[in-house]
Amino acid sequence: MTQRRKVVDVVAAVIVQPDGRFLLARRPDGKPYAGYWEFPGGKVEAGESLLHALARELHEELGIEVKHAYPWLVRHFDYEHASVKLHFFRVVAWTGEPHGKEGQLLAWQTPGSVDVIPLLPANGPILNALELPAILAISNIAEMGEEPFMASFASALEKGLRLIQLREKSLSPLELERVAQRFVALARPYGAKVLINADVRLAEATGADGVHLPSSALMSLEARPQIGLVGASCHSSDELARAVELGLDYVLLGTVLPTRSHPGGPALGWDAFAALIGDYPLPVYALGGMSPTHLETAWSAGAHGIAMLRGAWSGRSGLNPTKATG
Ligand SMILES: Nc1nc2c([nH]c(=O)n2[C@@H]2O[C@H](COP(=O)(O)OP(=O)(O)OP(=O)(O)O)[C@@H](O)[C@H]2O)c(=O)[nH]1
Repeated sequence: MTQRRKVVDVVAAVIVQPDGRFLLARRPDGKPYAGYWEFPGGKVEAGESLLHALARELHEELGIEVKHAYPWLVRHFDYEHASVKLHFFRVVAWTGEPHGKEGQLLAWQTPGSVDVIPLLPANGPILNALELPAILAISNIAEMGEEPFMASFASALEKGLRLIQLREKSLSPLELERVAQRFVALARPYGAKVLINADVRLAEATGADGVHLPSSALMSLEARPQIGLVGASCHSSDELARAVELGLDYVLLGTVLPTRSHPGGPALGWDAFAALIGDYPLPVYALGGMSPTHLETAWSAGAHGIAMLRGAWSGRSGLNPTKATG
């Protein structure tokens, strides 16, 4: 009989600058995986809260005081020396200038172009998640009409939008292909990513960056589609678990708030949303009734960001450039 190993709780800090750069530290000599780069942090002590452990570790290791941190991803990993449960936080405000108080080297890194090696094995998916923007917009040609929509899309790209899902259920396959090509051509110069709803073949044919799976496809697929980015819509813990099994890159979870299309429909609310993703390893976008003003609340509930349909295109709210890419 195999014995279950004790799981060690660890807090890890993704200390992020407003421009998206984040801090990595090199593990000092004498520790397992010495010389590997990691997010600053360490083991939670007995009886200590996660936030307290985070503040203590960053004070001890870097000489900074945490002012504002959001809970983010939670990931289990089995090392030969320990089985760890890593609680990642995004630290967005602190006082003091981080410096290696234990002699460890530090390096500010840019999402998508990390230039230090080797990295702790558990952290690969975390670095991928950091490349995802905080805002995912969903197309709305159905209500706006193609040209007004494309004008809004162009303006949102100017303001910082970097991730969009093409989801137009009423277009014919031919129209959809033409529109998908327009999306990719418009997004490319900004380095923005285009996801195609459900249709892997269409995503490949148009050079889009990935697919977004409806929950029905999520539950019936045997394996992750072989294409860049893959995410899925989830409404329950079973669906969230399936997205992890398939090794997806992100999920949308909703409906969080009542929406215009389902005003009296069932909505999770923020507490149930936070409870569902409390121990979740993938980046989660809150969906349903979202506008940019909800970003802060979503982050506090453990989300990576928000996904918006109408909210992304209403001229008045607009997309905040600093937050859209953050
Ligand atoms: N700090 C940190 N630990 C990580 C990360 N990723 C990851 O797998 N870990 C693992 O989590 C555990 C953290 O332990 P640690 O040795 O840093 O803890 P600590 O600072 O309390 O040190 P100690 O051993 O002196 O008590 C290690 O097994 C480490 O490999 C990460 O990004 N940051």
